[in-house]
Amino acid sequence: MKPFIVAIDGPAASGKGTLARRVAIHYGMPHLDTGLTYRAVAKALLDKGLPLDDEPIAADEALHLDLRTMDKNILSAHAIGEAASKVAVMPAVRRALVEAQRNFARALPASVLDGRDIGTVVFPDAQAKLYVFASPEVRAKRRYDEIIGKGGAADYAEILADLKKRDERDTTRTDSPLKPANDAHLIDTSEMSIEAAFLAAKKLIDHALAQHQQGG
Ligand SMILES: Nc1ncnc2c1ncn2[C@@H]1O[C@H](COP(=O)(O)OP(=O)(O)OP(=O)(O)O)[C@@H](O)[C@H]1O
Ligand SMILES: Nc1ccn([C@@H]2O[C@H](COP(=O)(O)O)[C@@H](O)[C@H]2O)c(=O)n1
Repeated sequence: MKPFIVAIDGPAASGKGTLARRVAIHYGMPHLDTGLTYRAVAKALLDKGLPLDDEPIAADEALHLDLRTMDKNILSAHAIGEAASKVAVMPAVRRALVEAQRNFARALPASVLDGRDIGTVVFPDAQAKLYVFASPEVRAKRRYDEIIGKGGAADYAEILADLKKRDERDTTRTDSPLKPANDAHLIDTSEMSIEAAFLAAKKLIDHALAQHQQGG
């Protein structure tokens, strides 16, 4: 039987990672946060003092990435997210990381992947596709609260400006721009609790799983 894939895409701080983790726990499916793969490549380049825009050098890092070594706590730094979106515009980097992401999911009966291009490029035939979004202001406030909640320092206006810049880079790049797949279910979380977003996703995934189990 083909692997069952839940593809969750959306812009930065829309809540897709939170939703993906909740879905993964509920269904007992392994989860891959594909943003971490781009972040890991960016961090490796930064650590080595290498440029972020040299495609062969960045692709070499991507080809040697071991998904098991990615540490979310280290990679979640704001500056690494910015660097990741620069690295993510290069097709050779994307090719290497998409291959690693596909290998992760193909080795499993079912999994949840979240990112920017899962439903459009990585698994265009995923059985359940969700596109999670919220207004930039809501997303910036959530990120601000998250940083403050962890005891860090944050500037709301700066976060909002960076988020808009990242949206622009992610939606306008030539290779695999961020956009909902034509057959994705849209979930606007601007005024939705985490639990309500999960319940909306669960309804869609339950339906897709039932069809999958009937061989459809
Ligand atoms: N529906 C929601 N209502 C309120 N807060 C939410 C909701 N969903 C997520 N959050 C909070 O918003 C913040 C951003 O969520 P999350 O990290 O899941 O976003 P993301 O889309 O995965 O971001 P990134 O692309 O940067 O990894 C987190 O602090 C999370 O707890
Ligand atoms: N499938 C993906 C996932 C991520 N990116 C790029 O990485 C940046 C960081 O992602 P986060 O989800 O961890 O915030 C993001 O801004 C994208 O540029 C991607 O291209 N494709």
